[in-house]
Amino acid sequence: MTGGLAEHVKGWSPGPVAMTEAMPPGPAQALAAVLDRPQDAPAAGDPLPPLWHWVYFLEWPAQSELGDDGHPANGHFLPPIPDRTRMYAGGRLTFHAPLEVGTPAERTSELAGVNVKQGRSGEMLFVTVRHEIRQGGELRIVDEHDLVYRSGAAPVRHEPDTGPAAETEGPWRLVPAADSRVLFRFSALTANAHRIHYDEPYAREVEGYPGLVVHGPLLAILMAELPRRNAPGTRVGRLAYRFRRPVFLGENVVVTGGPDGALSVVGPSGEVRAQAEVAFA
Ligand SMILES: CC(C)(COP(=O)(O)OP(=O)(O)OC[C@H]1O[C@@H](n2cnc3c(N)ncnc32)[C@H](O)[C@@H]1OP(=O)(O)O)[C@@H](O)C(=O)NCCC(=O)NCCSC(=O)C[C@](C)(O)C(=O)O
Repeated sequence: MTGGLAEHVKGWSPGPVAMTEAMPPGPAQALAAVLDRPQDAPAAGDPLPPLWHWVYFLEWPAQSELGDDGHPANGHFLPPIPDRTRMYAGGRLTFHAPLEVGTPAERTSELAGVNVKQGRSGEMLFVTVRHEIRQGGELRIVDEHDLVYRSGAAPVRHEPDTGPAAETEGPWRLVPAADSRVLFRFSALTANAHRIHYDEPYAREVEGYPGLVVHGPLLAILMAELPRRNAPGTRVGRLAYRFRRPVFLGENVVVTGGPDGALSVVGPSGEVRAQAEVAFA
């Protein structure tokens, strides 16, 4: 590692942590409602759709533990860098078998990588956290998250694209309604107090965005909705995703893809904002 950020994380090596979760149907049913598919809500005993475990294993730190951005000031896997701002960059999952709703699960989490890189907006710190989720002692999901952190630096100035939703060629197409009500309900459902998703003056004035930012996990879940809705009977074995440019509230994005497993979120001008590769089991 090189540069200033490397100095701040020298010797930073948080140990693994474990968490248990009862996996009640409620959070999955609430996510089905937020996706406007209440008819898809799984019941106890049903398999949980890919990525829906992101509404489980939630942490609710005391209010006094939150930093200015809404994340815990000293969270276990949050790097100790000054004026920390965070974006979700991407991740990879292997689904050995679906989780079952209503059966207790255990998650172990560990730091899997810390790398300083140079991006268009200057120095960035990539932190990868690896989660393994088990039910009945059996490994079901390996889930790696890449988070990117900056220190104080203003991000690239993004301009929202206010055009209509793009035409797309892929056979699968979903035009999500990512309005402020969806952002609010998704933040609540994932216990995510990150202010870029609901506090517009903060998003503009402190983090330099032109508006509220759509959650990365929501974009990934929407991409995973395409095979779930259009290819019933298939099972996702692996899924890798990257968030390339933020999606801002009010932008008309389209989620598109096809049976080859190439999925994306495209903006009004057709540029890729997020993409995913799915391999079916
Ligand atoms: C990620 C950003 C900052 C990179 O920034 P950039 O565009 O300046 O980077 P770049 O110039 O494209 O690439 C620089 C280096 O970074 C690497 N790189 C670049 N991207 C990735 C990636 N995804 N995963 C791994 N590596 C990546 C890339 O390969 C390259 O490495 P190299 O020098 O070794 O070749 C930029 O692409 C961006 O802003 N993307 C959109 C992020 C976004 O909108 N995320 C969702 C909203 S944030 C959120 O939901 C948060 C939440 C839920 O509240 C929460 O706190 O957990």
